Amino acid sequence: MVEHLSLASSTRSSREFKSPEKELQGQRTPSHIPVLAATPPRFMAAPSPGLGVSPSPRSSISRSLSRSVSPSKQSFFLTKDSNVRTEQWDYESRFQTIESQFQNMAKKVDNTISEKEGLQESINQFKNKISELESIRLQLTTNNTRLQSELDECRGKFTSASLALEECRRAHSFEADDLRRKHRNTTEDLRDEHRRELEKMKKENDNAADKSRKDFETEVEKLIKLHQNELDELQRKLKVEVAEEKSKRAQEFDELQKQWASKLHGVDIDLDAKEREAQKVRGELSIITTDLERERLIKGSLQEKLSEAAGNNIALETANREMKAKIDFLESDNQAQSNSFAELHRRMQEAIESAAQANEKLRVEETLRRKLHNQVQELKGNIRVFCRVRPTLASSEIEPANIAYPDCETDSKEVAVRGPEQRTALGNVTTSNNSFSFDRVFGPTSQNAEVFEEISQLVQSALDGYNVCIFCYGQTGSGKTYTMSSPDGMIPRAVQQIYAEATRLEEKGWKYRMDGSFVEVYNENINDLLGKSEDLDKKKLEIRHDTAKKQTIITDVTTVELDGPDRVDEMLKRASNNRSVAATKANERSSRSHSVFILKLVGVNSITGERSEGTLNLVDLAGSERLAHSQAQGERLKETQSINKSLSCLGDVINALGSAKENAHIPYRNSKLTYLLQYSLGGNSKTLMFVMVSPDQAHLQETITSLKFATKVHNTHIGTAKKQTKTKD
Ligand SMILES: Nc1ncnc2c1ncn2[C@@H]1O[C@H](COP(=O)(O)OP(=O)(O)OP(=O)(O)O)[C@@H](O)[C@H]1O
Repeated sequence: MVEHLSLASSTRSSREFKSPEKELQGQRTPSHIPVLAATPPRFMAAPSPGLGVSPSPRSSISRSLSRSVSPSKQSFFLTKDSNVRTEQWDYESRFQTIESQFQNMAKKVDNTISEKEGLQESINQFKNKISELESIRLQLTTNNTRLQSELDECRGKFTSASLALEECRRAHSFEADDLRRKHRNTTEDLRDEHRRELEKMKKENDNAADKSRKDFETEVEKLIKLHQNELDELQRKLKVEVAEEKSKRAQEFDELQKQWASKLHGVDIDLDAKEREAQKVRGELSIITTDLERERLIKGSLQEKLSEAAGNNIALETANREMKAKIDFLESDNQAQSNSFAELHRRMQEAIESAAQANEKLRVEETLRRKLHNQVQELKGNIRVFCRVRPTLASSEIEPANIAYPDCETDSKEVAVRGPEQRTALGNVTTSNNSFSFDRVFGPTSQNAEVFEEISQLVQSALDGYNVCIFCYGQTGSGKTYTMSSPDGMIPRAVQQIYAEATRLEEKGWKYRMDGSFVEVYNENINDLLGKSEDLDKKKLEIRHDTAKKQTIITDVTTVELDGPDRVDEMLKRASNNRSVAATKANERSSRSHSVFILKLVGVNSITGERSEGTLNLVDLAGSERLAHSQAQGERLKETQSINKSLSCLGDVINALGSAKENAHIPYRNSKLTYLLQYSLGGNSKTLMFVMVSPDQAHLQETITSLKFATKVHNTHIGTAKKQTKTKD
C-alpha cells in the first residue's frame, strides 16, 4: 500500500517536475515578454531516486536559478506588438521567495527521504512476509492438488452413483409407467363398464319412470276426461232435460190452455148460437102463440070457419110439437156442453198438478246444480290467482315495460315480463325473460265486465253458503281500487248479481237477507268506513270469533241491510268520503290501508227448510311497494312497516294453509288483516287473488316482485271448502 502511494507520487512528480534548464529554456522568450519568462517552477514533491532523477536536486535547482536571475531593473514593452511599457520584475524578492520555497522543498525532500527509508524497511518486511506467504501458498497448493484429486475421485464415484441412480430411476419410471398404464386401462375399463351399467340403469329407470309417468298421465287424463265427460254429459243431460221438461210442460200447458180456451170459446159460440136459436124459437113460439091467440080469437069469430081451420090447427099443433122437440134437443145439447166444460176443468186441474210436479223437479235440479257448480269450483281449486295489467295512462309519458301475453289468443293464462338490463362482468348487457302463469291473465284492454264474468261463479258460491274472499294485491297505482270499487267494479257488480240471483231463487222458495259492512285496516287498527268520519282512528273496533259457528264479528261496526242493489253505491260513497276526510290527499288513505267489504248472506228456503250462510269478502289491499324502495320516513315509515308486515303475514298464512296438515297452526293472529279474514281464508272458503300490474318500465322491479308473490300463492293448494248449510230441525 505504501509502496503504491510512493509510486503514484513519483509518477506525478515526473509529470509536474521540469528541469530548471528546460524551464529556463522555455523562458527564453524575447525580452519584451517578461510574464511568461518570470513564472516560477512548481515543486510539488521530491523526485523519486528510483526514477532516474538527479540524486541532488537541491544543487541543480539553485544552479539553474542563479543562472536565470538578473538583478538589473529594465523597462519592457507589454507585448511584442504593444507599445505599452511596463517595469521589469523584482527578481530579488522573487528569488528570496523561491529560496524560502526551496528551503521548504528541501525540508520536504528530507522528510520524504526519511519516509522512504521507513517505507523501504516496511517493503523488506513485506517481502519477508510475502516469501512466508509464498511458502504457505505452496503448501496450500499441494494440499489443494491433493484435495482436488480426492474431489475428482469423489466426483467419479458420484457420477457412477448418479448413473446407477438414473438407471434405477429409469427402471422404476418404466415400471411405474407400466403400472400406471395398467391401472389406467383397468380404471377406464371399470369406468366404461360402470358408465355402461349406469346408462343401462338410467335407461331402465327412465323407461320405467316414463312408462309410469305416461301410465299415470294417461290414467289421470283418462280420469279427468272421464270426469269431465261425465260432468259435461251430466250438465248437458241436465240442461237438455230441464229444457225439454220445461218446453214440454210449457207446451202442454199452452196446448191445454189453448184447447181449453178454444173449447170454451167454441162452447161460448155454440151457447150463443143455441141461445140465439132458442131466442129465435122463443120468438117464433111467441109469434106462434100470438098467432094462436089470434087464431083462438079468430076461432070464435071463425067458429064457422073452425072446421076449415081445424086442419090448419092440427098443422100448427104439429109444428108446435116439432118446435118443442127442437127446444128439447137444444136443451139436451147444452148439457153436453156442461159435461165437456167439466172435462176441461178436470184436465186443467191435472195440468196444474203436473206443473207443480215440474216445479218440484226444478227445485231438486237447482240443488243438483248447486252441487255440480261447487264440484266445478272445487276442481278449479280453492285458491285461484288472476293477473290484470292496467293500460298505460293517457297522461303519462313514462316508458312502457316490455310485457307480453304469449297465449292471449287461446288460454290467456300466461304473462311474460322482460327484466331490467344487467351488465355482466365482461361488460355485456343482458336481460332476463320472466314468465308467469296464472288461472287467468287480463291484458290492458280488458274491461271490468269481462273480469267479473270470471269471478261471478265465486259470487254465486257465496249465495250457496260458502265463505268467499276476493282480494286485490299490487303496488300503488296498479289498478286495485279501479277493479274493486269503481262504479262498475267488482263490488257493485257482485252485489247486483247477488240481488238478481236472490230474486230468481225466490220462486224456488229461497229468501235471502244481505248485510254489508265496510272496514279498513290502517296501522293495525280496524276502522269503520260506514261510521262517523270523526271516529276514524279513534274508535276502537275489536275482532271476535265465534269458533262454534265459525263466524267473525266486529264489535260496534255499522251494518247496512242491502235491500236493493242501489244501496251499495251509497255505501261506497260513504266509505270514500270518510277516507278522504281522514287523508290529506284523496287517494292517499286508500293506498296506505287495506279496505274490506264484507257481505253476509243468509238464505232460508221455506219449502225445503234449508238454510245457508255465506260471506263474501272483497279486499282492496294497500300498495305493496317495498320499504327500501319507498324511502319512507316518520309516520310514513310506520305505515309502510305495518303494510309490509300485514302483507307478509297474508303470504305466511296462505303458505301455511298450503303446506299445513289438518289442525296445524295457521298464524292468523300475526296481523289484524289475517285475523279478520280467518274464516274466509283456508279450510271453509274459496279464495281469489288478483295481482294487479302497472305497465310502466319505472315500476318493473315492483311488478316482478308482485308477480313472484302471486306465483307463490298460485302454487299453494288449499283444502276443500265446505258449505255452511243447515236443515230445519
Ligand atoms: N283497467 C284500467 N283501465 C283504465 N284505467 C285504469 C285501469 N286500472 C287503473 N286505472 C287507472 O289508474 C289509476 C290508478 O288506479 P287505482 O287508483 O285503482 O290504483 P290502486 O292500485 O288502487 O292505487 P292505490 O293503491 O293508491 O289505491 C287510476 O286513475 C285508475 O283510473
